[in-house]
Amino acid sequence: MTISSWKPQSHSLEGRISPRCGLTLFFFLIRKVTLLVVGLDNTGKTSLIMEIQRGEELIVLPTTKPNQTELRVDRFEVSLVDLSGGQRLRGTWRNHYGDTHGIIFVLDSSDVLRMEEAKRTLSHLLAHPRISGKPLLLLANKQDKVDALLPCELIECLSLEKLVNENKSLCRIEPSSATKSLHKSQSRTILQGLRWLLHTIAINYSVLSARVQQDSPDQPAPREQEAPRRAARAHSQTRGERFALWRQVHPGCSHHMGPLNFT
Ligand SMILES: Nc1nc2c(ncn2[C@@H]2O[C@H](COP(=O)(O)OP(=O)(O)OP(=O)(O)O)[C@@H](O)[C@H]2O)c(=O)[nH]1
Ligand SMILES: [Mg+2]
Repeated sequence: MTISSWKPQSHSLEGRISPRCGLTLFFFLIRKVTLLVVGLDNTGKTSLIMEIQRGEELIVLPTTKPNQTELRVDRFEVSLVDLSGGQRLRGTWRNHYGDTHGIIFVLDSSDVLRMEEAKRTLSHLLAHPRISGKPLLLLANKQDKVDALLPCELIECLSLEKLVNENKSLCRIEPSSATKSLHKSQSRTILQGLRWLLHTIAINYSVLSARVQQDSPDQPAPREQEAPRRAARAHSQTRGERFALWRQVHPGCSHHMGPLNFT
């Protein structure tokens, strides 16, 4: 994204940018980002959001909406939308797809018996035209349990690489635990993951915001067949350009994935 094509999103600073200070303000403008927190029931979504709120490096803002948490993280104003994972309630997730810039998918790493269900749910989610191409943070939760699978084992279990490549979603997986006995370094991985997601969204902010505007809830849901076209639109920059930007925000990280074979 170039400065010239970028438009300020902050309500407070919009219209105040002059060419002389534009570059400076670029680094300070607040961007509004909505993130859906989804996953099967009982995986720890609500517990993780509570854990995130306890973090010292962010500010919790007042909110009026139920199941929604407002945070200030770096230069982002983040709305975390906590959706219940019960089978009957999963059908209502799609009402929120259009509003979101990215996804946090929470896994119970110790629940091996439900891994196939989690894989199906994630696959279905990523293939939705209003989600396809949006970045994904996977939290491999309940790492405090002795039988918890490691992130690298989950990548294999869920055929994650194939899944994110098919849907052109950038993805990162982080280990987490939402229990009180949590070690500080593990709490840091949650924030690290959140920061990766926000910075990945920032790289493609104008495209993602345009999608969010277009997919407002009163627009009719697009047909599933439109997914590839929308994903292609979300990736209007060349693969080489996106890869260069992508490498800038997470150098040397081993747990992130994205469309491979950038040329
Ligand atoms: N051991 C352990 N237990 C956890 C962890 N995170 C959550 N739990 C427990 O798992 C149970 C479910 O947690 P919730 O946060 O309610 O799960 P949820 O994903 O919000 O569930 P739904 O809202 O029903 O979709 C609770 O008993 C939590 O205490 C974790 O990291 N480790
Ligand atoms: Mg919950």
